[in-house]
Amino acid sequence: MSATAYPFAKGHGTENDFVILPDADGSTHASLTDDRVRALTDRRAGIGGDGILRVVRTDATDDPAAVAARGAATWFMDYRNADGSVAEMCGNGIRVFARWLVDHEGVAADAPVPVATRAGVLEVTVDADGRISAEVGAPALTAASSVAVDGRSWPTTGVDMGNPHAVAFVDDLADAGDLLAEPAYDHDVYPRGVNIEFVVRRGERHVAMRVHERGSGETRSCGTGAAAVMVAAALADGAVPADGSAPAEPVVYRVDVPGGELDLTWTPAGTVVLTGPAEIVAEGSATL
Ligand SMILES: N[C@@H](CCC[C@H](N)C(=O)O)C(=O)O
Repeated sequence: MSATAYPFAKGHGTENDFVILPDADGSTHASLTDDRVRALTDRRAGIGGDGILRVVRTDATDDPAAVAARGAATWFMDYRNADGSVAEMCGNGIRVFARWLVDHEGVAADAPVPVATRAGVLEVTVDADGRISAEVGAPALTAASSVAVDGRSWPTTGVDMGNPHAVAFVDDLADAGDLLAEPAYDHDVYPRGVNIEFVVRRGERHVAMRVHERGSGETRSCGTGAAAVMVAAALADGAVPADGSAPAEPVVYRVDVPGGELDLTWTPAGTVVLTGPAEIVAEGSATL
């Protein structure tokens, strides 16, 4: 562990919370070990968070996703789950990341901000009402499967949003139990692990969900998870083409999460846009 102090911030989007590590020139966290990620995200001995957002310029890291994005994006979101694992994308994280860029890195808020991620370059926009909208990419339907909790199982819709999701419709969100343990899933279908969403209907184009995130456990919100849920619900409702291709007109759903509410729009361009609040709540220095 390092004894040299380095800056950090804390932020969240609908209570999906992150430790932000500013590292513009890539010199402070060039080797961000799993141990340091776990120490920083620890809710008792550390700062606490569902994940880490390392803020680094694309020309200051040799991560292949950042290298590929040079020329298209200045900033790379180096995302880590709380257990230290690397994830392709984080929908709430990229919105908090953009909040940080606009508030602290001099990035203009009057135009979409391209952000490099391991799922490609995605645009983030600060809306007039202060919420932040992020492209979370085009969904890809994956194999149908099932998940189980405490001996009960449910069929799942597989949706890849850059990262893998399995969406289960349940009668009651309490059916998922305490979600302290990872639900059982088919490891042959999801060899890289999977984020698992449990969904109930609340009204027309309105659903509510809980999520067990790969690498973080149950969280209060998951932006890519909300997108996957919206895709599964829109397909089940016949609101979009059955093959999962883009709708002719924008299709909008509200997705309630334990930490708030998110709006999801599946656009005719094929991408899903995630809209909600994103805040920076603390800044300081750490030695973890
Ligand atoms: N909370 C995030 C997703 C973070 C990554 C996920 N746990 C994974 O491993 O794929 C979101 O808001 O999308």
